Amino acid sequence: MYVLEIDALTKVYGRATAVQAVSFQVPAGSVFGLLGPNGSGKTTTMGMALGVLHATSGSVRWFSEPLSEATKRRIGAMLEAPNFYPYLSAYQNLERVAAIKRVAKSSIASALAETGLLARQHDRFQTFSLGMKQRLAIAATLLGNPEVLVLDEPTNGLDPQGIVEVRTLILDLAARGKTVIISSHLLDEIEKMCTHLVVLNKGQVCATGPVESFFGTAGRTLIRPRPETTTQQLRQVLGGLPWVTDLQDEGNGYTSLNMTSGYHPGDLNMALFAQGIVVSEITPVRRNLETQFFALINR
Ligand SMILES: Nc1ncnc2c1ncn2[C@@H]1O[C@H](COP(=O)(O)OP(=O)(O)OP(=O)(O)O)[C@@H](O)[C@H]1O
Repeated sequence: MYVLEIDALTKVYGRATAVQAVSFQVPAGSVFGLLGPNGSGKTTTMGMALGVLHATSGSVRWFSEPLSEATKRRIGAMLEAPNFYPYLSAYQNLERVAAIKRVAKSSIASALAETGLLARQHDRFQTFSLGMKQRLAIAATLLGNPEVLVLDEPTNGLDPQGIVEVRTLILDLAARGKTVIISSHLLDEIEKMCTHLVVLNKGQVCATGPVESFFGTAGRTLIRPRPETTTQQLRQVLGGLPWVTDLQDEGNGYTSLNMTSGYHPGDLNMALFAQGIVVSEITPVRRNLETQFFALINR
């Protein structure tokens, strides 16, 4: 099931096309990342998805329906840092947000609990660390208990400690069943948090899918047979598999190789077993997302 389906979404500003025929789907329960360099169209895409920006063309469906007041209540969004009052407490600030969003005050306590701020709820906002301030911003999106959170650059501008706090919080929220959609130009953050992603560049989709699909067969695979098989025997069998290329002896009984797209470690295991070779280790060597990202956007 998809919580969000974006189809051929386009935004034209005068002569400039900010977003061009962007399509992707966000699976329910995923932590979905919109990844792209500055100006690639992440904020514009999110704005159109949330109905705060008018799309030039294309369609947006939330929970298999067009965006409506009813679907909006199921989404909590933070497109820019909220303006909290420094002299008011966390609780008082959320009271104001709850009034604007017209949600019951009763959801404030759970939003504070979910973001780990209950113990500090009566302290002034100005006494909070950067990470706590951002957690309060996320608490504001949780008011009304939405199923989906949309967070634009949630770790931007935070110190390392704040980044860890926010990342942990997002993973916690996902573990508790929320679908979280985040945008970021920080590859490392996307890699650490997301289960799925779309890579945008110059307003267009470069690639989309589960995070593993960005590494999977794109990286090399490391293989070590049981000691009774010699490296030579292994190479001979692997050499006969047309979808295995670029064999390299890595020493200590390890051989590395590439597999043609569509093949997985399980295929390798079966093919070797069929030839009487038992493998004690097959490890996909994940290509770092950064390498993959630059390969994609430079393509
Ligand atoms: N109101 C506007 N008028 C004209 N051009 C715009 C407007 N808003 C955005 N753009 C252009 O659209 C493109 C996409 O911008 P957008 O803010 O969506 O990118 P982004 O990926 O979110 O970048 P950032 O990480 O810097 O926020 C950019 O080239 C930007 O200059």
